[in-house]
Amino acid sequence: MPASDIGIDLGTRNSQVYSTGRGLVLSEPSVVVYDKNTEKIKAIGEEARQMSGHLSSNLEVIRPIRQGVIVDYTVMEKMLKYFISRAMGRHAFRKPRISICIPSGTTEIEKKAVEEATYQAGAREVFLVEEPIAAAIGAGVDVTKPFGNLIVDIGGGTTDVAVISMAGLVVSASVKVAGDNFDQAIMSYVRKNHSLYIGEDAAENIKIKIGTASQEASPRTLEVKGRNVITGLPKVVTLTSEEIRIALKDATNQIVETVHGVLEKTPPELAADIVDRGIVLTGGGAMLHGMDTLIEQKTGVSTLTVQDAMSAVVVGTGKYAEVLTRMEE
Ligand SMILES: Nc1ncnc2c1ncn2[C@@H]1O[C@H](COP(=O)(O)OP(=O)(O)OP(=O)(O)O)[C@@H](O)[C@H]1O
Repeated sequence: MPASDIGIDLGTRNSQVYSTGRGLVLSEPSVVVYDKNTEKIKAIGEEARQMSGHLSSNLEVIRPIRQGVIVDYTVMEKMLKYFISRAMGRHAFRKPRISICIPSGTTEIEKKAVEEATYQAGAREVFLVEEPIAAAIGAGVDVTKPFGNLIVDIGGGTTDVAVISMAGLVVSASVKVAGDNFDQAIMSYVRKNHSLYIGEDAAENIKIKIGTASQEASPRTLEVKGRNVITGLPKVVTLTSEEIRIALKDATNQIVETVHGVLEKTPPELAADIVDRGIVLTGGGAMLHGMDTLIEQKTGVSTLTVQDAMSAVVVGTGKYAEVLTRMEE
């Protein structure tokens, strides 16, 4: 029985594991709870997220990846090994080939270390995959062909924009603006304009329910509860999707400018392919309503957010080894 290939997406917000034999086998927050007294990790992933709201003083919440950069390598390594062992489980008849999609800001030394940790966790072969290539494969693009494809992956902490042809990056750029910045922008907008203090979860909820990047014909509304910044008392306000569009404007414009910058540097033959094939959006942040419309309006190139945008990177990472083998044949 052939071993399945395993793909891992180590994300700022979420980490996911995909097996070519079994599909998406793990999707958990990239969070760890650390016990300062015993100097040991207490919980990882979903269990850690659930604990994080109610911790005693000896426990600390660690997010080892921030804005696409590994900030705590030791904890990241433990989290990675835990996710791999969970994903392989009892099904590990034969050591798998493991592909890992690493954050865009990873240094060469960190790449080597991630590779080493993956071998230690039981991989037969390890491939490090660049995020836009994984996103393109996951979006169903045949990256092995000599055509230009423009991929915009909007995650939690970073947006990666790249023109891909023959499984390589031709032009690329990364900006530290993505889904989590949208939440921050909403928090500061409601504080400034409604004197309302809300938490990150509430901001994310507003973004998902009525957030938009482009103007809507009939704006939606949402009642939001929080604390009055001035009096400290509970307060309720009704927000409109148009307000949220304005709140997100700086962040969404930075993403559009990054796409513009990449298009400007794209060789003309590949630019012509992109006009024909359109721009492809992936990543959880790309699920913001109207993001594809905004990019389409500002670039003049048809743009589409793929279905299952949030799992495109991990699915593409899982299929990477097979695509590479096919290319080499
Ligand atoms: N329906 C939705 N509408 C808007 N945003 C959403 C929606 N669902 C999830 N998101 C956002 O997607 C982001 C997480 O996306 P994703 O899991 O792709 O990021 P990540 O891989 O952890 O991050 P990165 O690629 O930056 O390392 C979060 O900011 C989350 O709020």
